[in-house]
Amino acid sequence: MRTLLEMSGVSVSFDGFRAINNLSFQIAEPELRAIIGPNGAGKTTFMDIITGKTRPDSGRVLWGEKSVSLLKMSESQIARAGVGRKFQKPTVFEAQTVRENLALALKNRRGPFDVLLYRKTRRGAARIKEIAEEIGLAAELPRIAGELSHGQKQWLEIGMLLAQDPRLLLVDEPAAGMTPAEREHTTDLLRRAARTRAVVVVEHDMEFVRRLNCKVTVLCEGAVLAEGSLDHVTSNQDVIDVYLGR
Ligand SMILES: Nc1ncnc2c1ncn2[C@@H]1O[C@H](COP(=O)(O)OP(=O)(O)OP(=O)(O)O)[C@@H](O)[C@H]1O
Repeated sequence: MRTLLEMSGVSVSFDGFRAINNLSFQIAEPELRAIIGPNGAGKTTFMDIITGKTRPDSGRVLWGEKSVSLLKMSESQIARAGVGRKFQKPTVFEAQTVRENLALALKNRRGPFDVLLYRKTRRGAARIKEIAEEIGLAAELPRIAGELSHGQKQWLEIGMLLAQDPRLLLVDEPAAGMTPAEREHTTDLLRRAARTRAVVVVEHDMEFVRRLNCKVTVLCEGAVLAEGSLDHVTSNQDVIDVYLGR
């Protein structure tokens, strides 16, 4: 495992309020990491910094084996370098079928690519089937995406991101609004996806985080409060105090 992303000494203020405070963070490739923390801890801002949406006031964000600075890159350059982001609300093309959604995602794949190659060749069809199997939607390929359940739409969107072959996948609260069975499927899916890439999951649901069975980073007031296994961080007195609001 080698480091894929390294953030050090990153700070950002909004109108004088320090949302991220001298934050340092590293993730390897492959790795699955959960990020937890109370409301306003800076989780969204942390992801915004990685994707280039928010520019920090100070600090470094280095990427890949050549340690290039993400801070010098635009949002689209960062996406092309291999950072994919799944927002909370699914944004699939509702009027298109599951297959068409995945084909569109392959079409927008990062890197030099012939669109028609993927749509029309056996290789393209095989890749769509492979992703559909990975996300558990192989039987739903001909269905209109708008008819899928909330959980299935979330998986489809994850599949669309996987089609773009990200090296780092950022996932924001995937368990929200899901049934227990859907949550279980989602943990399996994320764990599988993290076998070959870095996956960061921001999640409030502790049972979900427990099932991810990975290293956990606790953010609080824009900095890392604790890091380690879920049992390790939840037995940390500072973490207990923060969660109980003391
Ligand atoms: N664009 C902005 N302008 C002003 N303040 C902001 C902005 N973005 C975030 N903040 C503030 O920075 C702090 C961190 O916000 P952030 O959304 O990153 O936290 P979070 O951990 O994602 O919270 P939640 O769990 O509630 O989503 C909050 O106090 C928030 O109000």
